Amino acid sequence: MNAAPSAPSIQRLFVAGHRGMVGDAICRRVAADPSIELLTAGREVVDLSDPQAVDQFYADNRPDAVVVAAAKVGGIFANSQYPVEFLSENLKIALNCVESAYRHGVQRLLFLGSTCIYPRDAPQPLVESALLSGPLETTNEAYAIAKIAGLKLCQYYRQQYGVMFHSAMPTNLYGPGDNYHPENSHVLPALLRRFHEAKEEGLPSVTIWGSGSPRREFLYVDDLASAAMHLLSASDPPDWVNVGTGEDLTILELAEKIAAVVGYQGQIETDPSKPDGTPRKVTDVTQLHALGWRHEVELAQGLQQAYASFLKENAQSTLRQA
Ligand SMILES: NC(=O)C1=CN([C@@H]2O[C@H](COP(=O)(O)OP(=O)(O)OC[C@H]3O[C@@H](n4cnc5c(N)ncnc54)[C@H](OP(=O)(O)O)[C@@H]3O)[C@@H](O)[C@H]2O)C=CC1
Ligand SMILES: C[C@H]1O[C@H](OP(=O)(O)OP(=O)(O)OC[C@H]2O[C@@H](n3cnc4c(=O)[nH]c(N)nc43)[C@H](O)[C@@H]2O)[C@@H](O)[C@@H](O)C1=O
Repeated sequence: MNAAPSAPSIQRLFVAGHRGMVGDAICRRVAADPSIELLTAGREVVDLSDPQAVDQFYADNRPDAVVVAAAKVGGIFANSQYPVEFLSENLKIALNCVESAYRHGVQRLLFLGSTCIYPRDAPQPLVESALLSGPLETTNEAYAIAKIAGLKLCQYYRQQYGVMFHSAMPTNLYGPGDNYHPENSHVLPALLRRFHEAKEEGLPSVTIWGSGSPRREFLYVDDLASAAMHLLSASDPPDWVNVGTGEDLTILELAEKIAAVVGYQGQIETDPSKPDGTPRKVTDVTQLHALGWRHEVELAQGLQQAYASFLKENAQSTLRQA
């Protein structure tokens, strides 16, 4: 498993969103391969929502491959609060990155979506063919619509113009460089921080949002980076493919594991006034495994590594402020 398939070689790879958790993990991985030249540009250099700026970047830098790992990203609260930005910014980023790639002769493009593209009540585990088979989960509908537009744009470019533009649908991710913001983050980094602070402050209990019963799947971000490079090398990848472990647990079970990793021994309480979101999200990874890739980092190990990263970033005061 995970040996790179025979594939067209990549020489100049543009990682859009290289300072994010995923983009940074991809850069760390690619840095070990001297045959690939990494191209990056922070938001202050190229605002990916600006079509002229993106086009100029492609014209000046001539990438032959692109990973679109830039997006407006957040957890259930941020997605519910800011649907305008989640739809509008993500549509613009997808459109600009993909259209300019075609205009400037990019050979290979991987667009990152998310498993929230699947209908809220789709049968579990989620198969790729469940796309557009039912209504979306309302808490992340805006984000999901932008991601569906992005993956469809790639599919249509491939179909109509014969370019190898395709997509990966990652499950919930975590790891170094995550967003630990108390409100805007995803559940795993939010709880790592909350349990850590509760331990430091000697608090008797920690409250998790919702009922604790929704089920989620978590993939360590370095595994996602490995899968992304694997897919970029595949000779005939599917238009979109799930990237996950195929294993899930309840949010309460996750909280208990995080408390153990952090060393917090107080009570865990739930707050049913907060939304649960999708009742269950676990990927069918049959297609991914058939492509020769499987995850390597199990949740127990990943949580230890993620907590170590959190402690380091916290000590260095590099935690994100938004
Ligand atoms: N995290 C997760 O659990 C999951 C993530 N994904 C997908 O993976 C990809 C990466 O996510 P992740 O790394 O977690 O997200 P992050 O928020 O960590 O990183 C996103 C990056 O995109 C950049 N960015 C956003 N908007 C712009 C813009 N207009 N111009 C330039 N850069 C921009 C951000 O820059 P800046 O630092 O300046 O804000 C940031 O570096 C996204 O497509 C996301 O949808 C999919 C499933 C789950
Ligand atoms: C990756 C995916 O992530 C988002 O979907 P989500 O999986 O629902 O996101 P989440 O990680 O924020 O929550 C997961 C579950 O966990 C519960 N929960 C408990 N306590 C906290 C808590 O403290 N913070 C958060 N955020 N959630 C909590 C929370 O109530 C929910 O039941 C999409 O919007 C979209 O961005 C997307 O694609």
